[in-house]
Amino acid sequence: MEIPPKPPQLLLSSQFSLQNRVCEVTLNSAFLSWKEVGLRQKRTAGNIYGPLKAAGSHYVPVCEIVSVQETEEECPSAGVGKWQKVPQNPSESNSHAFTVSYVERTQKHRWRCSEVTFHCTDGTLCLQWVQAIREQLSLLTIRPKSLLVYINPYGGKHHGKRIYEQKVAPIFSRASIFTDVIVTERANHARDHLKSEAELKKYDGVVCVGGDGMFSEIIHGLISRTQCDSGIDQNRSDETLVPCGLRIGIIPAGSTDCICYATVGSNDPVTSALHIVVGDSQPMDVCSIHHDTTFLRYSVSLLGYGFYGDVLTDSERKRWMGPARYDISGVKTFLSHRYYEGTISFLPADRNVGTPRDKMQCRSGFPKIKKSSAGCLQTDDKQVSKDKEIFSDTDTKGVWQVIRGKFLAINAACMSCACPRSPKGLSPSAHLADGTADLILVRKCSRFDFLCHLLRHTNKDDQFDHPFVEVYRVQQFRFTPRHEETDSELDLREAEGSGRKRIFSQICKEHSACNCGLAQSSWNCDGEILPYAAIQVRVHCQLIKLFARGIEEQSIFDEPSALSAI
Ligand SMILES: Nc1ncnc2c1ncn2[C@@H]1O[C@H](COP(=O)(O)OP(=O)(O)OP(=O)(O)O)[C@@H](O)[C@H]1O
Repeated sequence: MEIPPKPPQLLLSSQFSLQNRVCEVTLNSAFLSWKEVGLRQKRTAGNIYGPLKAAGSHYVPVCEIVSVQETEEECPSAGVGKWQKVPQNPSESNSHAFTVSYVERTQKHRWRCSEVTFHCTDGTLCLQWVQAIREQLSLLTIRPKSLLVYINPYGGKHHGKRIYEQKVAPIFSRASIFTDVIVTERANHARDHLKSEAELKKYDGVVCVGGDGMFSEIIHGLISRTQCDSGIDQNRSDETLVPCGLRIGIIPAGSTDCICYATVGSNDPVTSALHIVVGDSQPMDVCSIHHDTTFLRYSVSLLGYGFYGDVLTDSERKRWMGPARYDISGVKTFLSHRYYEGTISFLPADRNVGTPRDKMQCRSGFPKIKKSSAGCLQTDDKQVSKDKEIFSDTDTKGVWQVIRGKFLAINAACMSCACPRSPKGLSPSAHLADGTADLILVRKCSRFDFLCHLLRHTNKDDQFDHPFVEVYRVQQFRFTPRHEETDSELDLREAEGSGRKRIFSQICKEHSACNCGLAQSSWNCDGEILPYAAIQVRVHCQLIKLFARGIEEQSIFDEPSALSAI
């Protein structure tokens, strides 16, 4: 039998004045709440504040209080050169007050830092409240106290420094968070500093002010440092990597801020700063990419060969055009309609983690999957037997599958890859932290069909519902472009086809102009080009953690009554 949770313990309850109205303010271990009880002007004998009124109630979870401080009240007679009405009785002046800063939800998953100031005539009572709230906040040990901040001053529209100073630093300071700030001086400055110099023990987290490229630098620095400190060789693709201890916060200040959008639900610096302050924690999977025994890169969002690789390669040549280059390169690549031959082999994920087409979107706290100390995944979902092992990071017992063919695009999405342009993303049901990636294979098809598929990234239709698109949820995969296939692979392939094809492919090894299996694309790895086409990819479950909570269900903040009911 389940024991019902204990009701939160009532800590304080007093009446204060709020904007000239009287409020009953209550603090328990879960909520600070206030409710208007009457108007000061309607005071009647025997009942200080007159008849009670059921007015709007406000509930702020204690874990969403940013700070509390005593507020200096201006002396009413301190105005210069103006007549001031001096109160007859000094106790009437409500000269004591304290202000609570807290998280308020606005539209589109945005948070803002709101304030409420409670006034009263009793200084000791105010102090008692301030101390009681501070005491509750001090119990929230998940909140960071000390952060290492890296700012890319050249990300996006070059506003990173200003965004941090004007919007973020004041919130950190209000929450009494200590910060060391480094404004980067070159590309890879943050990565190299994290890898070797940074005194990580001093901090509770790392903050990245920039775009996805800057975030990639930060994770490369932090993951490499963690593996190095643990004696793990990153060049070995079969190593089980050690999860990073420090959480990472993203303050969006780039031209592409997809990771922030997919983990917080908006690209708003204040929202991100507040998620850091309240100490949110969102685990995230990371893919390691190797070419034979050489480690290449880590990826957290999109790995794309073919279409997305070609768009990036072309857009890099057009950097001078600014963000418009992505559209121009996109159209150019679409019109060129190149396809690539190769072999994909993959280790499918366990069926318990769902499928790419199950329409189970990754939302805050869902799926409730956690990593056990043994390194395997567990779920809290009652539909799956308790503590049932889903699969382990090191599990390679599954059966590898092999697919050969001609592809316009091969994409692997470690998360939905939702962004403002594609609100549902490349793989709308991909999860942030389930130890899998969605492998999407777009086979050679007509331009029109491919256009239909691409357009579905921007609307609500199922982009996988085409005969030329296949999608698999995988733990690992390998890709070998046609021309790099070993003799045994070629023999296998040609055993399936005609002998004539083999001769043809040998001739074409020297023939770069035709598109007969030799054309080679590049992998776009979170916006960076990989130097090899033949790669092995492995998903490392929950290797990093962000100061985020995933995208909240809209209803949480659309219906304040839901909160009041708690
Ligand atoms: N001080 C610096 N000078 C030049 N480049 C830097 C500096 N600091 C970081 N970088 C590099 O700038 C690149 C882009 O940064 P960021 O992701 O913040 O902005 P962005 O505008 O979103 O980038 P992108 O052009 O990739 O869309 C990163 O790959 C990072 O390595």
